[in-house]
Amino acid sequence: MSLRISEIFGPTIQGEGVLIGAPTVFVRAGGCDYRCVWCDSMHAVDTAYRHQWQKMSAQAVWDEVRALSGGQPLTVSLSGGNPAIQDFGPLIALGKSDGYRFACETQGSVARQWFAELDTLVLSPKPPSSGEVVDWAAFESCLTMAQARPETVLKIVIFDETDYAWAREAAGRYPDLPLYLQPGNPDLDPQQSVDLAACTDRLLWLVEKVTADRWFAARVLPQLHVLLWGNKRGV
Ligand SMILES: C[S@@+](CC[C@H](N)C(=O)[O-])C[C@H]1O[C@@H](n2cnc3c(N)ncnc32)[C@H](O)[C@@H]1O
Ligand SMILES: Nc1nc2[nH]cc(C(=O)O)c2c(=O)[nH]1
Ligand code: SF4
Ligand SMILES: [Mg+2]
Repeated sequence: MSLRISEIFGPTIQGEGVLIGAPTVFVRAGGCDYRCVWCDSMHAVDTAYRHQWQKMSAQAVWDEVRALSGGQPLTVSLSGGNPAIQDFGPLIALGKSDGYRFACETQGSVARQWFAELDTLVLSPKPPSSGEVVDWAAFESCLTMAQARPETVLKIVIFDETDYAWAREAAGRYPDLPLYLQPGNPDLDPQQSVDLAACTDRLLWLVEKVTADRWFAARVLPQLHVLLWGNKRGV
């Protein structure tokens, strides 16, 4: 069984959420069951880019991760696209036998048995601005699959007031999950440098909302990689 891989890169630092700042190697899966209008990784979603994706065996992916990390165990970040539409179980098994850890980012639309083998599961349900509608039954199946095994966290992207209200509602259903909020980035052109002042303004807007509402369960974070490298690919 081969994997559809858009890119493998690193080591870099995890730029988002619970593992922010941690050195990591990314394995970006090709293909997604969603089409979020503001997706920053369309090259791993839109089938127009499928000629850039590679069919690779789990062993071939693992060899590349090992080479990039110099054989020194770290946390591997599975992202995409939606990694949950493929079988990453064999890759995780290979990595764990070498002492590596695994985190996975997914929207929570497809549950997989291999979620239970992860160290960190980041569930990122999509707010209204994405144009997608969350299937909460599927989302709950992801939680069931993970059970108590991996550290499971919520990460919600917020673009506007409607998203914010939606996030409060959504997070309210899962009071036991650690909660990370990140402002949405509307500047997606990888050739264009990011407007750092605008990034800061969006972050400040969100911080002010959260503190004014005394929403103390939330942790508000920027996308650190966007601050450092903009929308450059492979970092
Ligand atoms: C590219 S997605 C891939 C994994 C999975 N499909 C998902 O959405 O969780 C990785 C993370 O980037 C976030 N993201 C995507 N586009 C973004 C944008 N324009 N601004 C802020 N976060 C974004 C997603 O919400 C998700 O948390
Ligand atoms: N450094 C870095 N951190 C990230 N966190 C989530 C990313 C993603 O695109 O899934 C990402 C990414 O592409 N780069
Ligand atoms: S679910 Fe994730 S990868 Fe898929 S389109 Fe949305 S943000 Fe992009
Ligand atoms: Mg990204």
